[in-house]
Amino acid sequence: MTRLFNDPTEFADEMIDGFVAANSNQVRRVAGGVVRSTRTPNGTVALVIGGGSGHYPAFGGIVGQGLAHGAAMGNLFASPSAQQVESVATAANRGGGVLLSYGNYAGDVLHFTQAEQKLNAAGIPTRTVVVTDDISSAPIAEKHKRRGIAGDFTVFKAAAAAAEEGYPLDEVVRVAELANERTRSVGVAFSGCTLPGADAPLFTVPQGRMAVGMGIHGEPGIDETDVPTADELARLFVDSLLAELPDGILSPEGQRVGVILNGLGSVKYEELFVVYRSIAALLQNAGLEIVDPEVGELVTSFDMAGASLTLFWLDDELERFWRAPADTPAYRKGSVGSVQQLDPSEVEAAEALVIPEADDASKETAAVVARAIEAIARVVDENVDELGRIDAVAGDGDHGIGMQRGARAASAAASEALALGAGAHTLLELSANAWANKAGGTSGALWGVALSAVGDALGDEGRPAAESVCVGVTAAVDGIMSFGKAEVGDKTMVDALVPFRDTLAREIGGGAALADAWKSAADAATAAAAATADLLPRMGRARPHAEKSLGTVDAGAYSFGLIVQSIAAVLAGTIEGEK
Ligand SMILES: Nc1ncnc2c1ncn2[C@@H]1O[C@H](COP(=O)(O)OP(=O)(O)O)[C@@H](O)[C@H]1O
Ligand SMILES: O=C(COP(=O)(O)O)[C@@H](O)CO
Repeated sequence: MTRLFNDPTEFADEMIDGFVAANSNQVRRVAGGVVRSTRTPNGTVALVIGGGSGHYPAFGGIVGQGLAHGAAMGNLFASPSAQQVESVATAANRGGGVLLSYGNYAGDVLHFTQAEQKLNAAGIPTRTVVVTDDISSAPIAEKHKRRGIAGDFTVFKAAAAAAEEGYPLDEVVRVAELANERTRSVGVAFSGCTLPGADAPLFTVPQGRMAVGMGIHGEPGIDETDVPTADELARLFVDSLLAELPDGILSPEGQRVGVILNGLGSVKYEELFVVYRSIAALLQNAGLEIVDPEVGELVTSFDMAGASLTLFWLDDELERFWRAPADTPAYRKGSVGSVQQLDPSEVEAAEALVIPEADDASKETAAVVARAIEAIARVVDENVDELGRIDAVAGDGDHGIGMQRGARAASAAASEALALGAGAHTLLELSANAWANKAGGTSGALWGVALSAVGDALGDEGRPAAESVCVGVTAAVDGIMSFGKAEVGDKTMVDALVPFRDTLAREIGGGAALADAWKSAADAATAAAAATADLLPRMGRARPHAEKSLGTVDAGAYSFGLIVQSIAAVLAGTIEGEK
């Protein structure tokens, strides 16, 4: 239960403000997250990490000398946006290129990948290593599908120490990939967590039971047992991890391992030490030599009760990096030597908003678009709880709040752009950025792509014909499908998007007026969204919960249906005051 908060929607931002105020000798705030406030030699590779908030000290808490150069910090349990990642990476860059590293979650992958492309296009060489250490989340043959949990820390630590030693980008990437190959974690949970302002936990574990393999956002585990003794839990952890040795290691005998016993939020340090007592003995009995173990909280899940064990199988080089010093708000080790603070005058100023020229016809179109986006924000507000409920059946329950953050931000950006005289293209582009930026998550990235594609088709000059709207919608669907890689039938928003696009194109091709064509297309989307109840998910967070989701519609398809219906009402002029 989170007790102390103001406006729940401001929680993540206010948390970052306080975190920076408390640690200004190590970090400073930039748009999208934090970077070091201490000097890093020019030419050093910058390690930029990130993810949703709610996992402290991941991710901002481990920015500082010897660890990350910057962290993109998203909303609670939602990935940061591509814009946030790009902004943090640009601020962190010291001319040696950037390594982006984060846990393997769909929203993070979409946003960080988009940021990587933009950074490379802007002349900042950027590479990515995604952490996949959770052995319960997929079989070893599909290691690339595994989630990242406390093993984030070993990969970040190794990559950062390599960068600190002056390794070039390719070599830092090699070290991070090797560290990921040699990191394995297993976790358990005893209870769920409750986000600020929520009146019920995001997920639960039955009283007296333990979910084995449950993820850090409540992703389902592989087994459920009675809560064991501390020694029994230690045995389960060690047996699970020793059953899967990394490639090239034939037996634990004589191997050296870094060890993390990680608390997930509300398990006490004292309990962890009792468990660690047995873990240490079991690992030593198996012939392993433990190097610099960590017992404490490195990747948490708000107030979730649970723990995980991570083994980091060392070679000489990885051991050097694992042992290297670090000085960050949440993690200190050894001595990093003398550190110089950055002069505040070196901190770059934010860029002012520049609105390109637009003609009157496009400004009038922009006004209609702004009304449509306002209607989107309204319909999402009205359905926020229902969207969360649907998403919680098989996803992580945050679709309502994510869509609300995105749609509200897009609507505010649209009003501001309109007041500054923006045309339709510029207004949609600014709204798209605001949506993706504030919402984070998978759907935030996809809605950002969609609005931006429609904006490109409308332009900043002239009144667009119905055909241009159709071109924009087609580009939006293509953009979402090529970005998210989902096909019809995967049980995602694509199942509603495709019939929407096809109906719109058919009706407009047949000479229908835009408002009528849009309404027919919206009806097709609503029907298709309802039909997703019969499908099994093959993408996103819902994939591992496939069978649970039968009988429930896909959250993203359902919200798409609501949204296009609300726009149909605007186009038909049926919204109050528009007749
Ligand atoms: N690869 C994808 N392509 C298209 N839509 C997707 C994809 N993955 C997930 N979605 C959509 O996103 C919705 C979930 O959005 P949201 O809850 O905001 O994101 P997250 O799962 O990252 O928290 C799903 O219901 C689905 O419609
Ligand atoms: O939940 C997180 C990101 O995943 P989404 O796919 O955006 O929901 C985050 O907490 C981990 O970075």
